[in-house]
Amino acid sequence: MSQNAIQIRDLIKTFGGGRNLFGRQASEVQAVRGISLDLKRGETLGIVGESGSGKSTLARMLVGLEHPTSGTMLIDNKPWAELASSGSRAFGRTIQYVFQDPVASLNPRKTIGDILDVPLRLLCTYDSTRRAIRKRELIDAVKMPLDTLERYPHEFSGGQAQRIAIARALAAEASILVLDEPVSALDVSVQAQVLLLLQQLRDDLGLSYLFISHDLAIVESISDRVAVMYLGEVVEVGPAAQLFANPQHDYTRSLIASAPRLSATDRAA
Ligand SMILES: Nc1ncnc2c1ncn2[C@@H]1O[C@H](COP(=O)(O)OP(=O)(O)OP(=O)(O)O)[C@@H](O)[C@H]1O
Repeated sequence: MSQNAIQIRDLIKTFGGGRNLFGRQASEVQAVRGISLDLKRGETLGIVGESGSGKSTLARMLVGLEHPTSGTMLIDNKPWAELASSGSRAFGRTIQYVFQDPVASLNPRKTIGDILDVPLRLLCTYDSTRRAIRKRELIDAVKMPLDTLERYPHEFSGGQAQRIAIARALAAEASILVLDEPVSALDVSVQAQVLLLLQQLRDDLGLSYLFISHDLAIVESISDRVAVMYLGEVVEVGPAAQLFANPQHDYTRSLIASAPRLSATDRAA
């Protein structure tokens, strides 16, 4: 079995290029331009890069929400095309996506118990007794009280809602999580608690994370390795501490220079 949770080779995604309503050729956007990247088992790989560099397009392809134009992906040793042809259940049991805005990602009209019930029913096809046990385990794993299951999303703070969204992502026992700006919408004081929870879950459950963020300080603190994306390409990848201390690519240098908390003067302080 490969040591890689994800293996990406020569991945390209082009949007547009077809004919528009008036028969004119629409312009093409190459959102991802030939990426090759590995996420090792048990690793957190940070993905940084400015808005529009292709981070979310990459993430959406990995979880099956977008089709690649060309290239190959192995997710938990399974070819992407095989997962895609088996439908969303195959993706959902292998890789899960955690979104930036936790409250918006939870259905406001359902209790947390009902929200957690969905993946357990549809992805795992567990009976009701097993679902009830699993829901309690999940709520406990994200360190929320058991009565959470009877309550509604609006009753929770952003940090609590993100814990619930993480519990939902873990429901079907996928071992790979794509975390797309998972703490960006949270207060700074809450961010650290959620990051600590993510690290504990990763170590306890042997998860692998692809962690997308604009915040270089957060990425440096949580990642084993970091990949820097620029205009749809990975321009630099390396161990987090090394990459931030000794960036090789001009774009990485300018990204670090524009992030006040990571500038050289702060590091020296
Ligand atoms: N569905 C789409 N149709 C057309 N173009 C798209 C689509 N999705 C993304 N793009 C374009 O692809 C490029 C990469 O976008 P993407 O959202 O992946 O970047 P990003 O790095 O995630 O940015 P952000 O940090 O703002 O989310 C951008 O130029 C964007 O406009």
